Amino acid sequence: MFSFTWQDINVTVFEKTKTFWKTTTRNKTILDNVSGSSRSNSLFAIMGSSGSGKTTLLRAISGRCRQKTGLLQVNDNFISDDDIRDISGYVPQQDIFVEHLTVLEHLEFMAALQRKTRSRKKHQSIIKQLLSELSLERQNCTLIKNLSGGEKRRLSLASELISNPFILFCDEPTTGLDSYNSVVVVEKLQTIALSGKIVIITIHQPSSQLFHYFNNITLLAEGKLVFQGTTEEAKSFFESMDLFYPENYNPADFYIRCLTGENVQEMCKMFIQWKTSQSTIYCSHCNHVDNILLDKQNKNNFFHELKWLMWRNYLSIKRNKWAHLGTYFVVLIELVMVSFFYSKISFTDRESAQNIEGFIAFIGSEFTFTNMYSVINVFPSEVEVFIREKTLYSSCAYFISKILSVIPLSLLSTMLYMTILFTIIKFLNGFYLWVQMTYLTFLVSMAASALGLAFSATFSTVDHIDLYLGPLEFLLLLLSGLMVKLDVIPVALRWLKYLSPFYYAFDSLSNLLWKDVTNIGNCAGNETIPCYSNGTEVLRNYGIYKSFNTVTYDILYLHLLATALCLIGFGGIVRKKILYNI
Ligand SMILES: Nc1ncnc2c1ncn2[C@@H]1O[C@H](COP(=O)(O)OP(=O)(O)OP(=O)(O)O)[C@@H](O)[C@H]1O
Repeated sequence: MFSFTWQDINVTVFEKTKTFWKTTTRNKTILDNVSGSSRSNSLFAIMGSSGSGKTTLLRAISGRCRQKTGLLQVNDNFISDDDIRDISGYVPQQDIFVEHLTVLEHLEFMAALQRKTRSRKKHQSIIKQLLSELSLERQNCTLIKNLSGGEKRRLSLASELISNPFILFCDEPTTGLDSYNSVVVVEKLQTIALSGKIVIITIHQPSSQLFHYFNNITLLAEGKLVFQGTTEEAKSFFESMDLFYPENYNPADFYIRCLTGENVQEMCKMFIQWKTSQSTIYCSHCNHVDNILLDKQNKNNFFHELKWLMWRNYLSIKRNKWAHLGTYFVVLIELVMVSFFYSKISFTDRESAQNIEGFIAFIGSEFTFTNMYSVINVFPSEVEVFIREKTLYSSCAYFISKILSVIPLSLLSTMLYMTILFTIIKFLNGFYLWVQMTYLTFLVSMAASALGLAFSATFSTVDHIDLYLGPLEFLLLLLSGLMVKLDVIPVALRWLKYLSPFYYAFDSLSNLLWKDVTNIGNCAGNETIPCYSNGTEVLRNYGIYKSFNTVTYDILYLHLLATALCLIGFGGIVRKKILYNI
């Protein structure tokens, strides 16, 4: 036996009203001194009309509401929000999943990160039992995106039950379910409660049939506590105010109807008087409680989390492959077509110098744009899942899993693109040059991906990312040395080029291709074409000749740039976690 008590829970939010010239802030009280308690083996329902504060109370007492004040207690011990999160499960009102997984895969992922045991066999037997108890066996191989609303609801419940928590909080577990499935779910919740747990749910308007499953109810109106006690006590409390529900009437409907109107304040006062006259309710210490030790959920190690997150990313990419490969495929076709324009160019032809620079500019910008834009939706598309699962794995494991998922596709596509270019274009030949160019363009791709990921992790929507990334990418392109010679930029701003993946692409590829060209051919003849006798002169003309170590420095700076951008992205993820620590 154990008890869970919440005392004087207040939730106040600041609401901002913005006019053109003024921002006014006002406090809005959502919960006003709500207290209550529950004991193991009980199914506890928080009821009230829409907007009465049920979800807010559930989030506050489950340690998921930053704005909460008040105390939480398990048995005689006060506990923090972190502690209550560690010993409980929370099923939110919305069903949030990575939708490209099957039911079984999703539950395997949850079991791997929530169960103490690492035995896959044990996980499978727990999953099998849960699927059968929640009537989901036939859907075990169905993709989550294809499940019905009710099936998703039951899957949300199964996801939390896997960890076998001491206390289970469920926000509107029967929403979207038909009457049969509502009974299935509530019966399951009752069974869990009777196995020595506390189950606390919010429910809007339970049918009479469901109402009789609840041992304890809390009635809220306008954020205030109007009643807490057993269903029999509720009847006697309302009757003490001459409020009798008609025969064959749903008690829940009756109570909620009574809670609307001006009589809420009055009822709250009546409840305080009534509860002092009752000795058996509203007391967490009246009956004996075992001094049990509530084990906290297992904290996984980083590599275990990373492995499972990578597994899920892999499945998600595999199932959604055309959306992921689409951009790369379009670029592939484009590269094949464009390569033919450059196929006849050679280093020994002075007319080709400009064309070769044009080719380098094309490659540099194509690789940068493709990789930058292919990742911008990575975090916005999953932000809700990340927030929902924020206690399941660390932000670091999550962020690194996303970076590692980008690398193989980026590397493979770079190798493929380079092979195509080397096959079609005459001036590109030799395996060593292929390796060098592949490595450089891969590094440029990774720096561009890191820039995309930094934006993706910092902003919440793709619209916001487009709004800020668009102007920045033009600035970075301007600093590449392609559009304007970098020596004409004010000295104080020249360092900005080191932030541009375009600059590294142009600088390193130009240096790589031209540095060993010693003889471009004879200058006699056409006077309109600039005369270069060797590669160094070409590089000088473009203002990018520095030394023979240029490529090595570019490689070093590209690593630093990619690392710095990843750190910014990681900061964005941590900020989201703090911001949504609700
Ligand atoms: N962050 C917030 N800022 C302003 N008002 C808020 C905020 N969060 C909740 N509210 C308000 O607090 C009240 C209670 O919200 P809550 O979601 O707890 O209601 P509820 O009883 O669960 O409603 P429902 O049954 O419709 O889900 C609502 O009026 C809601 O608009």
